[in-house]
Amino acid sequence: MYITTPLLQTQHLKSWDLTPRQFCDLEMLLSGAFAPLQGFMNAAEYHQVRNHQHLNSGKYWLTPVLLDVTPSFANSLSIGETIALRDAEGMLLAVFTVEGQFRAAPPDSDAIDAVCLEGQLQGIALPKHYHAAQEHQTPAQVQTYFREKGCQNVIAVLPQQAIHRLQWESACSYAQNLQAGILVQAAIGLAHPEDPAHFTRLRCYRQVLQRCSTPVQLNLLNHASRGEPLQEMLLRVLVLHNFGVTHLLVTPAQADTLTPHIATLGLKLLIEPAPPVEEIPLRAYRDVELSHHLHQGLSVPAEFSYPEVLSELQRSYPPRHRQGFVVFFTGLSGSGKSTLANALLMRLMEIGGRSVTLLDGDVVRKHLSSELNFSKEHRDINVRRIGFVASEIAKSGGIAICAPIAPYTQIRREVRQLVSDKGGFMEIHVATPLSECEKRDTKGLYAKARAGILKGFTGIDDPYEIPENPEVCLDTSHRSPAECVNQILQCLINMGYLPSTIACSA
Ligand SMILES: Nc1ncnc2c1ncn2[C@@H]1O[C@H](COP(=O)(O)OS(=O)(=O)O)[C@@H](OP(=O)(O)O)[C@H]1O
Ligand SMILES: Nc1ncnc2c1ncn2[C@@H]1O[C@H](COP(=O)(O)OP(=O)(O)O)[C@@H](O)[C@H]1O
Repeated sequence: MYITTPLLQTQHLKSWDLTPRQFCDLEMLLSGAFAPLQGFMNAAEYHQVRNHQHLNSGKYWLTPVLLDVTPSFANSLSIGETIALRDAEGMLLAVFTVEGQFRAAPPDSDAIDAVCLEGQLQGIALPKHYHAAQEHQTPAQVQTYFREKGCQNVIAVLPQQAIHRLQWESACSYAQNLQAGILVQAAIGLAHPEDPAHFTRLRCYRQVLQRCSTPVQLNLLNHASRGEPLQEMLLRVLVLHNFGVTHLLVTPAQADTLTPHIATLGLKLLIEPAPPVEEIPLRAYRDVELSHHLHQGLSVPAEFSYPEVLSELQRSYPPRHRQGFVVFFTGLSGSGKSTLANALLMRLMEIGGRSVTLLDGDVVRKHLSSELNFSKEHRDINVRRIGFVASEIAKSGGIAICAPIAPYTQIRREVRQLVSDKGGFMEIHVATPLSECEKRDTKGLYAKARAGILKGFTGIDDPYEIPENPEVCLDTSHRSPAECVNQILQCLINMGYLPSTIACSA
């Protein structure tokens, strides 16, 4: 399926930048993982699969594999034209000669009649893997490995999260009885390249694999999961077959769902023993939840997982008082944001242990956002930038204190969402009334706004939308800054972001 078209000859071709799903599918097609499929489905194959669950060749198949494109790109093409298929960085991976177009429903899209291309696919290069390249083996490489090790059978283990001890021990014992090797295959297709959980899981798998004396391979599959769980599982089984797998280790519940289909799939099921009753709730935990369970000092039965796996989880998901977080002040000009942010900065520096960065509204406007004005559009850009920088700080385990006016709910919500994926988030509404802010008028701006010299001033002739659910709400009119900061510190302790041992009195 590969050709060696010199790059020069492809430079004049129109390019289609593959979507994340298509990027994964292309690797699955080119590597042989989706055999007998050799290219994206044409209309006839698509309808066969949709209506009769098999390919034109008669092979059982459930899931559409489509090259859907935008209508404008489709309109620009003519029959017989060759296009370049590229990854997100513009790397040429394949060329595709268009033979027709049809309407279909791609698996991960809302579109029910997207324009799809049919034609001939010719691979040029497999996608580059910047990490663990040796574990992205093709089906042929995996088959060769087990053949050379003299394995008559290959048992597949498909881990979702950390591999449980019971699961692994039953895989090893089945392997001994069947003279089998073990293939641990993890689908990582759409995992974000910076997803730390992905790397944690890999370290856990590698730890577990070392405990086995039978030939064993860890294989990272660039597969984009799709469809409902049964359909996805059946697709994974078809793929495993292409990797030379003869048996699949499943839970009793998975066995119940797969058994009616197994005759068509060509694999035998091996059933894990049911876990002891006390482990059932733990099994439902994702790694991060299990880790929090450990950090709270709750017991995990020794049978549940290996000590090195548990300590890896604890290391990767530190307790909250060692995670990064963002304190996001919002409020009118003169409400007290800068005063409180600076006082909090000092207290957190005093406590120590994490780096602390202050992103004050005025200061950010001098540096990061110097070209922006105070229109809604520019205020949103400004706050979004602050949120982005803060989220990066939290991701690296630091503390970011932000103190912009941030008058709009939608953008504050966006920042909360962005940060929450990476660390803690605390919104503080400095709810000092406008009358008090105006009385303070530390910079003389309210006077200018009232006099009409300064236009679009927040609270005077520009809106401030009251925060919906801030973690803390402070009216600074009748309280000292120290009192306010103590309340914030106490809230951080309650949320677990600071150890309860720190003193909260000024
Ligand atoms: N039109 C208008 N409206 C509000 N504020 C104004 C305006 N023009 C200048 N300033 C000064 O800019 C500071 C607010 O900047 P921010 O970056 O925090 O505002 S925003 O979040 O982008 O809305 C704000 O500082 P703080 O008083 O610290 O809030 C003001 O000093
Ligand atoms: N409890 C309090 N918290 C914060 N500021 C207070 C408090 N009580 C009085 N102030 C005064 O209010 C003013 C707030 O100004 P500032 O912190 O620059 O507000 P902002 O950053 O919201 O514009 C300062 O002069 C500060 O001394």
